[in-house]
Amino acid sequence: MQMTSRQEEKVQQIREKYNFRPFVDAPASKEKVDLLDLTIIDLSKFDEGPETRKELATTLEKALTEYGFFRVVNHGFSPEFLDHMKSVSQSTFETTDEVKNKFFAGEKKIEEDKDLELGVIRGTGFKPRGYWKYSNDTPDNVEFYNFRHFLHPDIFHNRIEYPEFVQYHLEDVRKYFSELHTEVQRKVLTLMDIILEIPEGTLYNDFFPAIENDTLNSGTGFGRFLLYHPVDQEYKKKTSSTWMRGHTDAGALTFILSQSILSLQIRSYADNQWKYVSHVPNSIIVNIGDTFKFLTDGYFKSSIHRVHTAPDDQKDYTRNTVIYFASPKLDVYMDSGSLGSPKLKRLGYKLNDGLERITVRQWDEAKGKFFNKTSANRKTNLTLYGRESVGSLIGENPIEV
Ligand SMILES: O=C(O)CCC(=O)C(=O)O
Ligand SMILES: [Fe+2]
Repeated sequence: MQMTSRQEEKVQQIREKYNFRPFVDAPASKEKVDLLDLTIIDLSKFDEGPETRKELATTLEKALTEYGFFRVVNHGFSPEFLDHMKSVSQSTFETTDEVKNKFFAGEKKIEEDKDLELGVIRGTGFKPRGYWKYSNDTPDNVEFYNFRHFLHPDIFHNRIEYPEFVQYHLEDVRKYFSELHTEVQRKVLTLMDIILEIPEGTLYNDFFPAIENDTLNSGTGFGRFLLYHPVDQEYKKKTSSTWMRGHTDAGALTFILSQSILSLQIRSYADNQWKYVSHVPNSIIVNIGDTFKFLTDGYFKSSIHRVHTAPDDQKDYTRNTVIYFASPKLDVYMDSGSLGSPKLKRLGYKLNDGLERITVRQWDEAKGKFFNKTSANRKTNLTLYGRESVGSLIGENPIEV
């Protein structure tokens, strides 16, 4: 939609008011650490034909079954647009505590959300800095803002109230998250179809379709802008340098904009060691969450990850990123029985005997109840419907910080 010059002028005014500026990446750290170079999936090859897709799928399969983490490049977003999104994310937080409290993510906003346990983790709005308490009663230093319903323009634009700066950038936000869902994710899911030996398009069309303004029959999920504030020595000591605690994601697939601060770590299944993820400018890191692990009955891994505070040579920078947490339709049963994959059958992956089948909605509600309300550190893994899950663990085995 073309803006009139009057609208453009208004956007300029709003940008000045919220200190809209180019996003500046921290220069690379010189710290010597063990870096994990994630498998790179070049999505520009996706349309080259079935043979090339098969090759991509073979590369992806290894990443999905070892770490559940990989990286996509040539995903279709220009570097300029990604920089713009980081600037939009940055200025979203340039507002008062009063506004952040007014648009608190813990409130239920609209009819479509009223039966869901959303809380600050998934509800539309802000999770304020310090909402969680880490070890030694230390307030956290990450704030975020969540978006929902970008696949449904009428709900997204007309039925949800937003802070002023966000309101003026909604169309960019909608474009980013909805294209991630319909373009980038669709390609990734198609490669997974190939891995699972089911017809190309099955996962996207049957589990994650985007049907405008029909929330129940569409894939679900939420987007998030994150801002991690610089921390001091005392904070690091008290929290064992934790910016975000170790956890697995509850959803199916998570898309994280790669950023330059040495901080995201994955706990390796091979040796239980935490490994730093490297940075590739303009790439998007993708990881598997609980839902896809369950859908494949454990063939795809959902790795525990956390965010370590910045190394000394990057300690004065804020850390910004943009994440999309994608989930299937709420009524999908989360086990391999839903997929009908000959591959999983052959390899012997199936729902554990004695476990009842559960839907995305059931899991979402059960996990949401635990992780949204409390800010206390959890000492043990959590078992819901007989399924083990990890969230918000700190300083305790098996998650050492
Ligand atoms: O900030 C990041 O890079 C990852 C954050 C994360 O794991 C999450 O929000 O679930
Ligand atoms: Fe995560």
